[in-house]
Amino acid sequence: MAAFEEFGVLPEIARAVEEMEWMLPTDVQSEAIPLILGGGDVLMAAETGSGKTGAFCLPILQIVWETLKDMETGKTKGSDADAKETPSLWELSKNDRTSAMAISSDGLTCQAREFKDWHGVRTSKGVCNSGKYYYETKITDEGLCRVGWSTEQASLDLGTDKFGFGFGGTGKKSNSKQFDSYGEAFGKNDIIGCMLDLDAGRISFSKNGADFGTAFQLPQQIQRSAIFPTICVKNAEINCNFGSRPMKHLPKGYKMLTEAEAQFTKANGNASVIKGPVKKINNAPQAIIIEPSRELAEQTFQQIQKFQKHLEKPVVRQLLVVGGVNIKEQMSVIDEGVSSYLFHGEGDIVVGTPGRLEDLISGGYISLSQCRFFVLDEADGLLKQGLKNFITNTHNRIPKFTPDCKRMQMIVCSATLHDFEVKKLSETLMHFPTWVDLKGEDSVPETVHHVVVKVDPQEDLSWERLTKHVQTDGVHAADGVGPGKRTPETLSEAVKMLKIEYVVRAIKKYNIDRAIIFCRTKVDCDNLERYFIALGREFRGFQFHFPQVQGRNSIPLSSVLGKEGEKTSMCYQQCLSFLTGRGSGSKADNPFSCVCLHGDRKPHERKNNYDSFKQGHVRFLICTDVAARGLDIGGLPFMLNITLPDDKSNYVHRIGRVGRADRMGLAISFVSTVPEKVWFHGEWCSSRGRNCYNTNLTDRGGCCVWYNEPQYLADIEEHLKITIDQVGPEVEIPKNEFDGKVTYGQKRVNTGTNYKDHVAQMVPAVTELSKMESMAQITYLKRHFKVA
Ligand SMILES: Nc1ncnc2c1ncn2[C@@H]1O[C@H](COP(=O)(O)OP(=O)(O)OP(=O)(O)O)[C@@H](O)[C@H]1O
Repeated sequence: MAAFEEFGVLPEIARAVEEMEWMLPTDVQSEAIPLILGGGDVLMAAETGSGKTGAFCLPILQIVWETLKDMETGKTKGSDADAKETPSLWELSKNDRTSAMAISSDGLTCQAREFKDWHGVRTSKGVCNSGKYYYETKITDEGLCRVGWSTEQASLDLGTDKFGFGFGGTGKKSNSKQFDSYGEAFGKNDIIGCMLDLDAGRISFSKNGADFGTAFQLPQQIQRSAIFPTICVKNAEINCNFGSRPMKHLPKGYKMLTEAEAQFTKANGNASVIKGPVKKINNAPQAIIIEPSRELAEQTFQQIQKFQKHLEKPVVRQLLVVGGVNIKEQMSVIDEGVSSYLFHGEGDIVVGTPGRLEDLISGGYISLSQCRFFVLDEADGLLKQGLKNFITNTHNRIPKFTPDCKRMQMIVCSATLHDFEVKKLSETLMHFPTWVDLKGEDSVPETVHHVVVKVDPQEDLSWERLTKHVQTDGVHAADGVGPGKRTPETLSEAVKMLKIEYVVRAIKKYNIDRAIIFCRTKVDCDNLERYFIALGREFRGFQFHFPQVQGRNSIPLSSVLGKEGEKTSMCYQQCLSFLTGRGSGSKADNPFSCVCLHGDRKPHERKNNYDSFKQGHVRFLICTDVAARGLDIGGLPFMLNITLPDDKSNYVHRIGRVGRADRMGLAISFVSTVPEKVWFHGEWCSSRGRNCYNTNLTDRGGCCVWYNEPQYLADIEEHLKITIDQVGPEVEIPKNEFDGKVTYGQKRVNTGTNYKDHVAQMVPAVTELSKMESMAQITYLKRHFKVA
């Protein structure tokens, strides 16, 4: 049996996983997969590269496939069909309820976790014509609630129209939106009795056995209708007893509802919306997975495709919904119900980015009526993008129970989930979620070696002698900065030049031939890309002309080649090969080959650039934080941070692009010792940075701020509760347990998720356990059977 099967994964999926050389589930997978298969809501907090994508995609694919299979064979029954099979049951209806009202499987407990709105539910049967009936409710939670009776026409916000009669926790009775004092207030642990006397046309309530007398005299017209127990709550939970358990305070002369004779009961018409087997709706996916970037959405989409390789019919259709792809094409796919057209047809599993998803949902092209998985990957990142309303609205639109009575499951994950906003969101939207939290706090994987290089333009004055350097962001264009000066603006400009010098130095020193480089802004990315292209051209013997570099227009070869002593370096050898006419500018022969990835690049360019880096055609991917989260570039050895991210959790994500799946990685951050004045285009900037030259500070109506990097570094260290190793301008990485013993980009010897290794590692412990077991048995036998 494949290791994944032991965690409940279908053999067909486990086989696909094994073919991907996943021999054992990672820790987060072994905890989360059974929980999701078991029907729970899960919050998954685990380090970067620990396999969270598989942890949610595997069980979701499995359940979706099983559900589709049941639908095909007609096994999936709607809730009314179930109710009809058990007509004797008195329970809260799973159909006649509002979206956020959750009902327990026995139909006796209801709960809604919304703070703002009331959510209600009626029973699946009611009483009519004659008799005196009673049911009890126990308030099991803090929060607001109203209990009582209503007809089928009544709003589930009990007591707000003429068909509903409620008694609320604040000690008010309500009907037709009229709230009058009645009885007394009640709350957690109180038992509220609800009496309906159809013979006298009267409703009354009791608290812990004390009868408050008539609350409502029913109008004739209501008295002739069937009347149903009805509950409505706001962030509260209530347990009901219709008579399946002994009553605590059954009043004299009243019957428990379970004793109502068949001729005086009536099925709830609202609960019979779905009859017979549940049918598949073409544009109603079973799962919605929201990703923060198009690249990550595509990656998750591709991973699910691999997992379903051996799944036979029914085909689980996936839909990738990202911006930049022609929306008309995407809509026609969803409408037509064609499979194996673009992206395998309309989706049973939809993976997408928020903007396009919202367009398709609100346009009615995607229906949420059969959705049973709502997944927020990189949830804290989504919230930081300001998507709280989109998330809450989408969640509210999904029925909390599927037509076949399965509870909608919500899964939330990230390497940095310990965030107040995430906790708040989970409390509001999730149903008793389980935390799969391996470390209890945000942390960096052991496979990531990360250091900081301090860049100090007051100590290192080499910037004054640089004749050629990277084009900087132009913030100081009017500040009169230059060699010999020590103004904050000059030092700021100096540090921007020095950082790039240090980056080139690090690349040469460690023969870095594959790295992701993070810049703070799109302008910084473009400038670095241009500089690297220039360096590459110099290697090939071209002179490159910068368009606007303060009158300087070429880069001397020596600034890239280094000194005599470095002639044996890879860069030098490669440079020679260019100069002798070999080489085409690809990764193999251009030590600075690079591509750029940021929000201003066109979707197809983003895709091509990312693919060409992933496939190893170029050495460097220069990007903004758009690529910080989730991207999985197999065996990436190095990551360079030109500037620390504004958001401290993105440090964890950026450096987490290396050291994934048990491979080692080195992350180097270049941190300025002096304040850097940088662009900061907020909502106030009409062009959001495009052709903006307003270099005033933000508090003076401009688009610049002074960036205090030492403070950002301190914040990151405090957040992670660590001190990050610091190195000097020579970028001499300290020799620690990693250095010399590992190769960045490779697995450490004798570690990793290797099944054979794992068995070998377990042998001594299992042998020891077996010995102890044998001793325990012998001791037991000796004691009880007097054996020799
Ligand atoms: N059980 C496994 N055995 C071996 N490799 C695995 C296993 N599970 C996942 N991987 C590999 O580990 C790498 C990281 O996985 P994944 O992208 O899911 O990480 P993550 O936890 O989502 O990271 P991040 O927080 O950066 O998004 C991938 O290359 C994946 O193929």
